[in-house]
Amino acid sequence: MDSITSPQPCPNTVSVRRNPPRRGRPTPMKAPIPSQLEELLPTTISDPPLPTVADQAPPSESLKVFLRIKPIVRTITAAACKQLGEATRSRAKNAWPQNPTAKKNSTKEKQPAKKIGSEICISVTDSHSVTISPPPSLVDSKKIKSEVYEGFSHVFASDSLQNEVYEKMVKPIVNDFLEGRSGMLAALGPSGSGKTHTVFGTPRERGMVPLALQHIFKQSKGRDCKFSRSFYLSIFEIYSERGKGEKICDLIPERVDSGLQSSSKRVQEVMVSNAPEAESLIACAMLKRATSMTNTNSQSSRSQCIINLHMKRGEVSNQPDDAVLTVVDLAGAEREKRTGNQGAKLLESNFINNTSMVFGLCLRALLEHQKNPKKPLQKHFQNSLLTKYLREYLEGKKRMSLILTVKPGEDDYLDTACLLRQASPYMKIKFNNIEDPSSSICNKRSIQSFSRIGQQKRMKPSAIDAQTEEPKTIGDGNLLLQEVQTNEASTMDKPDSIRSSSVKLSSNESLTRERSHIITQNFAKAIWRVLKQYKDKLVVAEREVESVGENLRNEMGRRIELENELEDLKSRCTCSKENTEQATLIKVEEAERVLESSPVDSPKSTEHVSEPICSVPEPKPCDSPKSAESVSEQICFVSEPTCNSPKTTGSISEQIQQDTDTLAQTNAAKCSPHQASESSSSHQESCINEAAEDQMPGTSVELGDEEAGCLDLKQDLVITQPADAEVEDTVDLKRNKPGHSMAEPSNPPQSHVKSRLASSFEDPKDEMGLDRRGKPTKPEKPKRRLLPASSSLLRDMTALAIDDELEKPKGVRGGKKSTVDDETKRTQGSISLLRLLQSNLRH
Ligand SMILES: Nc1ncnc2c1ncn2[C@@H]1O[C@H](COP(=O)(O)OP(=O)(O)OP(=O)(O)O)[C@@H](O)[C@H]1O
Repeated sequence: MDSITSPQPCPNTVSVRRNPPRRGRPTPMKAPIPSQLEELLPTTISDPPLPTVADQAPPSESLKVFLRIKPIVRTITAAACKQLGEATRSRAKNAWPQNPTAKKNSTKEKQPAKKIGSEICISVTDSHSVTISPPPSLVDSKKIKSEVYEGFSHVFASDSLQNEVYEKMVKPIVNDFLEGRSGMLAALGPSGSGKTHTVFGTPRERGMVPLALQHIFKQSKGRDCKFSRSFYLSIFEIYSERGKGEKICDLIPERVDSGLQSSSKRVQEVMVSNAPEAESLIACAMLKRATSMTNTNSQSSRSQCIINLHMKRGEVSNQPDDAVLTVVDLAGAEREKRTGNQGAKLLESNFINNTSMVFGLCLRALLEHQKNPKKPLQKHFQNSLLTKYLREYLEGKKRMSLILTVKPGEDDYLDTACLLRQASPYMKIKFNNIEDPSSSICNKRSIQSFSRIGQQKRMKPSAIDAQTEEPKTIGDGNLLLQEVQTNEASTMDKPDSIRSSSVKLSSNESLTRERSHIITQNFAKAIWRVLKQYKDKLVVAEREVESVGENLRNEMGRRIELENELEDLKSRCTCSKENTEQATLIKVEEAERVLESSPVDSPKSTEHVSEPICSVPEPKPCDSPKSAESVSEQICFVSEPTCNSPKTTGSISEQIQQDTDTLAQTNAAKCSPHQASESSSSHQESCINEAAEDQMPGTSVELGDEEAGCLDLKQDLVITQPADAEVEDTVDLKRNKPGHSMAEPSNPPQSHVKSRLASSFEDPKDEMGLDRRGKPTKPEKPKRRLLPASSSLLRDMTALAIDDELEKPKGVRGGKKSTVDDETKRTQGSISLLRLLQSNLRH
């Protein structure tokens, strides 16, 4: 036994300490001893021995990690057989509960016979540390060095017994459980390393569960009925059939007495009252557990087995209730090369390895989160059904202990080293938020309810399928499992509102949610106010746009009206111009015809009736014949034919008519009819010439001839008989007598008038820049416009100077003798009229 339990370290290896040993703080200075006590005490007080690393107990609030080394099977010699005897044979696989199939394979376990010493890869340094040494082959090839792992709660050597393990590892957990604190023990390790052996043991070497049951019922036996407690046992496994999802299987036989089980639960939770009864149930459950033979283990577990012992206290008791002791026997990690699994077994191996990996990831995430609280806790527990079930433990909210089982063989170096590297950091995990036993129930409920949300959202379909495929009852002892299954069912059956209403959040969570809700509400209100302000501004802007549009429409209407007025004015101007020109031409022609037809010596030819139409300066009342003459010579210019006033023009024309008649009678008495006729003709010519010169475009010029009766009284231009016949006029008139021998035509005044009119009146073609043939002509100088009567009078008044010059003696005017033509020009109507005016002024 000694040679087995204390293997010699491998030679030629270098030890590397991964976890340096914890040293106790130096003892502070000794306090002075009172003088009275010095006599009682020895003079020299030796310092208390420093606690060794082995004696140092790890912090109670840290995760307890134990290490157990499986005894190695060595060559059994005859001497050894004697020493080992029955004890060696009792370490066969599945010693407890006895598995008939294991007996067949037990002989195989004893067959390997190898050397001891060089084939051992792990050695116990002390009760809290071990040293692993690689095999020589790996040292030579990969230069791997020995490693020391420290800090274990306890290291159980290969010769350790089950009772020893229980006392140091499980008993503290059981004591806490009996005090109402839940706890868990999980066994980790490679396949065939002794997990199942440690947890369940054999009839001879009872494992942790039988020992715990024995301890629990022993403690509860002597209690008063007032403080009586009841225990409920449940066993189930999580497995994967051919790697297709995870399933939960209740391992409690269905034939159990119904009086002891809760029929309402899917996973049976059987009440147990004593240890043998509980052990019997466990033995039956182990027979039901999925196992298989591999190259590493004749009866390898293919599932994760969970055993729950739920303690319920009596109603009378005020002690905390509902503590749960959980023991987990994980399926061991496997290497394909070593197990030789293929097909369905290989798929099972993958599931097992995956679960072990997730379990380790959860613990590593918890450690990292505790090292750096700012780093959020990774939720690896969602990746497997086992970790979901053990979530509270994996998040550090409940106490748990780990038992690592390793094989010391040389061939197991890789598995052992891998496990130690992976699990040694777990020792640093702290349980900071352990719930108080008195409040364990409400906290557990709230946590379970809170975890329900994440489980509902993140539950794998495979897990849900597993539950639906295998409906089983869950006992009160399997609260977490019950939550998982009920949540899956509620996810499928209940709507979200019902599910959410059933969730009870913890106080912190509810406060956080309430705060976020208030913030969101205030933010929504602020956005609503901003949108409302924008809406008001939009309404105002729309109103402004409407008013501007209305103003624009009004302006457009006014513009259209103004354009219409402008077009009307243009059309009027054009029509009046054309009409005036046409009327002028017609009346000129008529005047010519009158001149041609009327006798020259007609005494009435001198009687010209003028009827100013508009803007006619009022003639002064004539008291004398001379004044009447001056009036009779007035020339009326009409600038705007449209401004006719019949009444005014009528009265004025009548007055002028009277004056003209009077003047004609006077002239008739003075002059002969012939002279008068000539004078009239010449005066007509002069007037026409004058009018033609002063005519404005669009003004009409008409000749008045009362005797002819063809002249309109309402004419624009009135030519009257000059009151005084001058000598020059007479001469001119004599020249124009019919039948008078002259070079000019017999009726020069007419032709002259005609020519002058033709030249003075604008031809429409000329206006358009065309000649009579329709060809474009050269631009001519603008015509003189016909000025109004006032303007003509002023001009005449200014012409008085000319008359003065005319009155001057001929010699004074430069000695030039004017020709007959010049005299004819000077005898134009304007000159004679001005002379009359001048004479009137002199009088
Ligand atoms: N400490 C021990 N003393 C004597 N025998 C042991 C010890 N540990 C394990 N064994 C024996 O080793 C064999 C394998 O052990 P066990 O089945 O417990 O390994 P395991 O880790 O559960 O493997 P798996 O994960 O494949 O189920 C068993 O026959 C068992 O009796």
